[in-house]
Amino acid sequence: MRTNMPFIAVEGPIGAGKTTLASMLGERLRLPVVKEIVEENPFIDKFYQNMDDWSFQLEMFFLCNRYKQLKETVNDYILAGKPVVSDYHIFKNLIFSRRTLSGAERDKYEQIYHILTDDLPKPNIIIYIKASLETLQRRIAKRGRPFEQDMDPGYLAQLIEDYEAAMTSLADREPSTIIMTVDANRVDFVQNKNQFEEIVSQLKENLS
Ligand SMILES: Nc1ncnc2c1ncn2[C@@H]1O[C@H](COP(=O)(O)OP(=O)(O)O)[C@@H](O)[C@H]1O
Ligand SMILES: Nc1nc2c(ncn2[C@H]2C[C@H](O)[C@@H](COP(=O)(O)O)O2)c(=O)[nH]1
Repeated sequence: MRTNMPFIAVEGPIGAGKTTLASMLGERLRLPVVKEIVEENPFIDKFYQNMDDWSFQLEMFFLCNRYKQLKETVNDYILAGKPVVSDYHIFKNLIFSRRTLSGAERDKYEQIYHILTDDLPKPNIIIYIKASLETLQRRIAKRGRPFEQDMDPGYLAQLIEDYEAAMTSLADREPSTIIMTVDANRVDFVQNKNQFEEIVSQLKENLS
């Protein structure tokens, strides 16, 4: 289903600043913000301790929660004619699961993903925050979630590459989706007000 109602998703690898930027944009543009709830996820702690044993449960949990939240977002905002900003795009399920699942489990997961999400409207503007491994590690440390503190740098580095590839592929597949890229190593939307306002102006241009 396609929609013209602005549905903005902020995306990027772990710790890039998605929730921070989505919240700032919501406040600045007076838009409702949909945020993913992470701390209540019962599998995330176990997943970081043993990915082989817990990936399927974790990915399914993320998928079911995001599906429910996407349906609510579509009903409450998009179909009601209200623009909205979200701190994720549901396609991140495929980015992570292609890294954490394999074989028959991955095939089943992808089938369920498509059954649940193919007929739902998706974000039509994506703000993609890219950042180096060092920047992500610094921000993950600053945020201080205990279960993320021993994260394998190889996993994070791989996700950076996976995000790059996923964005390129999405741009090819969905040319009507606007992708705004913010390089977090050059743009500091928290400390530098002018740089934040540049993102706001660019977004407003894309909204008009
Ligand atoms: N531009 C920035 N400069 C410094 N710290 C930042 C910046 N953006 C985000 N942070 C901090 O980095 C951490 C991760 O940000 P967060 O928005 O939670 O990332 P994400 O939602 O992408 O995982 C938080 O502690 C946040 O305050
Ligand atoms: N394996 C997966 N992990 C995921 C997924 N979505 C988020 N996450 C992890 C990454 C972080 O530790 C935490 C919160 O993500 P942020 O990017 O908001 O910091 O949850 C997923 O789909 N699969």
